[in-house]
Amino acid sequence: MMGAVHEGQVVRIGTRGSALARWQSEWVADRLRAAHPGLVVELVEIRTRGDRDRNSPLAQIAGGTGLFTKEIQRALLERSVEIAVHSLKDLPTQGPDALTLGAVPEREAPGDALIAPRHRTLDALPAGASVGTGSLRRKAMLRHARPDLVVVDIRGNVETRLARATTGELDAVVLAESGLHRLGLDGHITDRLGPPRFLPAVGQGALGIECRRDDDATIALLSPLDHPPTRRAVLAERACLAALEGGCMVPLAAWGRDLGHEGEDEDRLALDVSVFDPDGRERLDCSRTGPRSDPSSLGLLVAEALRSSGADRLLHLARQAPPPRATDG
Ligand SMILES: NCc1[nH]cc(CCC(=O)O)c1CC(=O)O
Repeated sequence: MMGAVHEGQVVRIGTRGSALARWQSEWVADRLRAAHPGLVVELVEIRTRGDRDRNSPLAQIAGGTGLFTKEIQRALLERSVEIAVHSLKDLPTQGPDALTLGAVPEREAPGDALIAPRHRTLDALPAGASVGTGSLRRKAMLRHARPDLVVVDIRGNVETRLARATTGELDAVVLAESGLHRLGLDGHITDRLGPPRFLPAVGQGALGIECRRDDDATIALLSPLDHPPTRRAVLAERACLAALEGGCMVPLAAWGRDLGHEGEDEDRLALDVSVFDPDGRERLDCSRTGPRSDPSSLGLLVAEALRSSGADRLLHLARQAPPPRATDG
């Protein structure tokens, strides 16, 4: 039973100020209003260190992970907002105990997109072509597929990174398809680097909506926004990442999906994970399925299998490599 909302009841969403973050928070606000007529949903903008410091390498500020999420989590804990909307990809696997994922809405296109105005596809890029990305995973993946390309480190919000390709300054950039889609910029996409050939980042394409664990009223408000097949898939991905002590600093790619939801196998969940060395010379892959009732165990199973085939060594190399630059939504 859903708790009744009284007319004029207010709930506040803490959001970052980037166009993507605001779009995502507005989307959640609209869904909440639709699910609960009479509910007043307010957006509260919060500036994070990732927004303020646009030039330092990611690892040098805020200890790396959680750059874009910590201050919004603090606002939740301080009770200045009730809800935080994150790109799940940016949300560290280890968070404050007092917070919980109140809802994981249905995921959109999980993959990466290539924007290459002149050459169009990855395969058509000539040797020596410049491709911009700020992510270790994308860099390793590109190097692995095309060692003859020049990968250029870029950062900034989606619009800034997109411009590096549309102005012709770089031959191409790689961005998340979901972020481009949300901003109405998917017309720039010239090639899709999605599964099964290329795996996304853990949680890519999904939102993670946080609230306080003891806030039963907000948990009840969020429950209609939850999409259990997406939640199961991303929980498996995140369990694997956590078990490999990953964070956003390592070249790890994952793709979880609920096979029942895709009409294949009633009660199974599938998880594919790849780990690269920072230069993309080596790559380890693992694919397993498990019961949909236990996403975490599937994540752990895949992590253990990767460990026994040498993932630790690759991840160790990545941690010693020069830090990537933060890229934000
Ligand atoms: N770290 C930046 C970030 N965080 C989430 C998205 C895209 C949206 C998503 O993954 O759901 C992006 C931009 C990008 O990677 O191109």
